[in-house]
Amino acid sequence: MPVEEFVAGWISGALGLVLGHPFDTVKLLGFFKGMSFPIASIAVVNSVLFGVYSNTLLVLTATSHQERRAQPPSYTHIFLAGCTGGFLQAYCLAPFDLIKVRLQNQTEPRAQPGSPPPRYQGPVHCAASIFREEGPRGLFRGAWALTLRDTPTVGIYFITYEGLCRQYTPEGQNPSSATVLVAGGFAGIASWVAATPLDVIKSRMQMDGLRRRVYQGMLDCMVSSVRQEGLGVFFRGVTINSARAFPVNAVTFLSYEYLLRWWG
Ligand SMILES: C[N+](C)(C)CCCC[C@H](N)C(=O)O
Repeated sequence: MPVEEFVAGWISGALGLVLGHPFDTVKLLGFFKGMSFPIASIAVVNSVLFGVYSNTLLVLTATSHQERRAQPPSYTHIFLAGCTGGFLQAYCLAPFDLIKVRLQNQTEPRAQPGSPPPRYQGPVHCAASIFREEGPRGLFRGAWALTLRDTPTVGIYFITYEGLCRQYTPEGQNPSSATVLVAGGFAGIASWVAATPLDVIKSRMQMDGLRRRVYQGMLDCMVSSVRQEGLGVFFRGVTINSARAFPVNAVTFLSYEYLLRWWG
């Protein structure tokens, strides 16, 4: 199984994330909180995303990454490979994402001397506390919503990226860096716009269970959110998600493409 894609996904995900982190935290108030943990986790997750995508395409079309410029895969294959990558990455992402959401929502001002310590003191402590208080399955709270969010939207991600690259690249050539940046940026926006409704639900499910359980499940969470806040609730954070998605995914795709070209 070709592994370059996993390694390139690893590095490019980490680079993209550095750019996106401030945006990611703005929506949850608490700039630059906990940067090292997301870097480590996104590297793993992005490596699964790109590695599984590329290897699924290899299975479906019998072409390697290098051969795909000359023999471009069909959009159906791209979509299916993207969905497969999205499904598996969501599973790896679930516990990391849960910890990120819990830590970012911990917005109490810095502890004064003598005041009780924050509930979660850091990512490892947070993971251990969830494990203790909510059981091992607690670490996967919200995982279904996350999987539903990512399976189709990663398909959209790769379709948008490939479609835009093909549009602006003469046949058989590699896309230019400008094309890769723009196509990557718009791929990020398109997939995040589509992902936002389930992103809202996913985050609510992840925060649920912290104190008293509010929702019976994903559907209940959707219905009561819409009842209380109207349909607009599904677009909470869509602007900040898109503003973050452009630079993050422009850099992710640029570094991914260049690492693979550089390795031959
Ligand atoms: C599918 N969805 C849009 C949720 C994410 C696509 C992954 C892209 C990148 N890791 C990022 O964080 O933007």
